[in-house]
Amino acid sequence: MFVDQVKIDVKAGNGGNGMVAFRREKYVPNGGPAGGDGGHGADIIFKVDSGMNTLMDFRYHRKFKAPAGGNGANKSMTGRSAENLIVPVPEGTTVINELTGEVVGDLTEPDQELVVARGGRGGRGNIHFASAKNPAPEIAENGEPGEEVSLKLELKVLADVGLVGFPSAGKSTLLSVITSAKPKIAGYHFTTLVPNLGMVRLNDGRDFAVADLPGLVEGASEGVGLGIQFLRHVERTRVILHLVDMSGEEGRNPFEDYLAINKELEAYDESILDRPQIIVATKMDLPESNDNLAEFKQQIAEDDRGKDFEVLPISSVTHDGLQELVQKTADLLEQTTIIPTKPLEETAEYEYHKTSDDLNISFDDEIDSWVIKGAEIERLFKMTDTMHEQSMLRFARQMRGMGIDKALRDAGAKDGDTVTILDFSFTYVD
Ligand SMILES: Nc1nc2c(ncn2[C@@H]2O[C@H](COP(=O)(O)OP(=O)(O)OP(=O)(O)O)[C@@H](O)[C@H]2O)c(=O)[nH]1
Ligand SMILES: [Mg+2]
Repeated sequence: MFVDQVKIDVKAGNGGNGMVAFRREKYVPNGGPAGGDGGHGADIIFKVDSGMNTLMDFRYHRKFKAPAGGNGANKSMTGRSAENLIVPVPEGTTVINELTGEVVGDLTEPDQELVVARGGRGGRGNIHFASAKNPAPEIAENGEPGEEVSLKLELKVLADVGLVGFPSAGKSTLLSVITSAKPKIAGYHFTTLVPNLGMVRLNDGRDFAVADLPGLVEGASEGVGLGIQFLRHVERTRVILHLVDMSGEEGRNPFEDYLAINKELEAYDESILDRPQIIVATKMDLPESNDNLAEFKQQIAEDDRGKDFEVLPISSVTHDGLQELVQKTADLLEQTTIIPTKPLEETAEYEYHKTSDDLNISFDDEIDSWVIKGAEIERLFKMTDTMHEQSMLRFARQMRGMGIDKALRDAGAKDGDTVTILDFSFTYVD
């Protein structure tokens, strides 16, 4: 389960100011007070929109400001009340006050509404301040300011489609060109350390959520490389896009890569290979790719499982084949009813080491979803040649950033202990 999370600021509309005015009537030298009240400032209201599946839209729009009420006018006219600002959110959104951590509300029903910031009351005009002593008051109230609050929105998202493949096969690049996600992309292995999520929207209105997963290597199902915790995400996706680099760079052989990855998926859970899979032949813009693809297609035609899978060539650079890929993926999703039924509990293993100074970065205490079972089990991140030290270091940092270290310390983990962490979920924090 991914927790899509975003922080936003909302500011409801200020109330309009009350007016100081007096009646001006013919032949009446000093009329009584006639300043009207200010109008009500707009509320900010979240409303469930069943067409939304993620909080992606909020990544590009983080500040919401509602209009102020109109000021009061003369002739006792009340200012116009501002129209409330309705902000659509996906079903299942939890709204949390960023400052206090208090849950403001859960939006779980279609069309459900939640006022997240109240507009200010309009100020009273001078007609309200007239008294026997002061029949012509020169005072009026200003409108109340609208509520202003920082909110954290959280949404649990299941990915429909998982991108799997060898490191550097082009998974993150593909995600970046078919969705608005901006994952890190680089020419070294294990660039992606935790899954990235993106939404694909088709012109025909269909959409699906794609998880870009860290690269898999031989032994992944036993914890090599970034370990098996990411395979758990594959387990929950309905369709697998298996990316195979056709460029032959670094002396790689596409068919061998393909077999190695499937072997890991199978070793992890046999039933995963029964799941619909599209083989995505990547980097078709590179010179050797065409020849390699021809050979790959011959090899796969003779492979027991592979022969049933479609091979779609793409280039994320020229965008060739992308349209067809997303269409076919959406079609396949429509035909696929498998809903992964593994228990929700996830586990991950993490070898605890006392934080060395050079890696000591601040802990993110906000994340409290780690449950420590206790020190047990053998070691977990086996280093491989493909995972160079820098990647390991970055991964360690990332884990720290998630607050695991602190949680482990609090649970009494000792240097060198390996622990199992339950309730493993990825939280996106900007
Ligand atoms: N020429 C070409 N290069 C590509 C294409 N797609 C990806 N690349 C390059 O391949 C390298 C690896 O791309 P990524 O998208 O980071 O690969 P990844 O599969 O996410 O890798 P990991 O996160 O390490 O598992 C980068 O240098 C990309 O620019 C493509 O279609 N054509
Ligand atoms: Mg990547």
